[in-house]
Amino acid sequence: EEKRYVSDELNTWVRSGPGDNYRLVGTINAGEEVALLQTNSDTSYGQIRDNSGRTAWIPLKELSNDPSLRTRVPDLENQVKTLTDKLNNIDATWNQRTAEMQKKVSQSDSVINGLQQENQTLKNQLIVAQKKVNAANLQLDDKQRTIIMQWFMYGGGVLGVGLLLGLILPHLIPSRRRKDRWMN
Ligand SMILES: Cc1cc(=O)oc2cc(OS(=O)(=O)O)ccc12
Repeated sequence: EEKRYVSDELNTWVRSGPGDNYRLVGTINAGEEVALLQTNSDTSYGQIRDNSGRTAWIPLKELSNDPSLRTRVPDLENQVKTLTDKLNNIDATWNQRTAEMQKKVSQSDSVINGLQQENQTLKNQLIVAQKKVNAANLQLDDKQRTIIMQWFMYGGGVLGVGLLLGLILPHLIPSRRRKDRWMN
């Protein structure tokens, strides 16, 4: 056998007055929009007006505050379609942005690696340069000490020669004038 489904195209009878005893004047389709004009609380009937402007009475339990699923489903289907489109769009955008970000990150990574290597190289060069400066300073100190020593010895030599000339030579070369002065 084949499967079939009971149609949800249901109809409701409408009557000429607010009660089960008033005559049936027609049928109205499930889901159709009507205006509720007044209600009879004794019989729980409501007076309605359809889109053609005709008025009749219907049991209040046949009326719903919400549109029927038959009219809501197309709206819901449209919403699902719109949301699906948006979601696909967002997904594509997301994938694109993620790819861009990954690309940028990898680019930054290589830049960072380059900078780190350069930094290490510069540090090594700095260490070498500092050692060279220290060695040069030490050599300079040594040279200065040597120069000072040389001047000191030179000065000592000058002093010695001066002493020789001043103290010893007068004794080796006697002068009469000096003796004359001594006697005076
Ligand atoms: C289907 C339907 C809906 C409604 O709200 O009022 C009616 C009133 C009718 O009687 S008439 O006004 O005498 O034609 C017949 C049919 C309807």
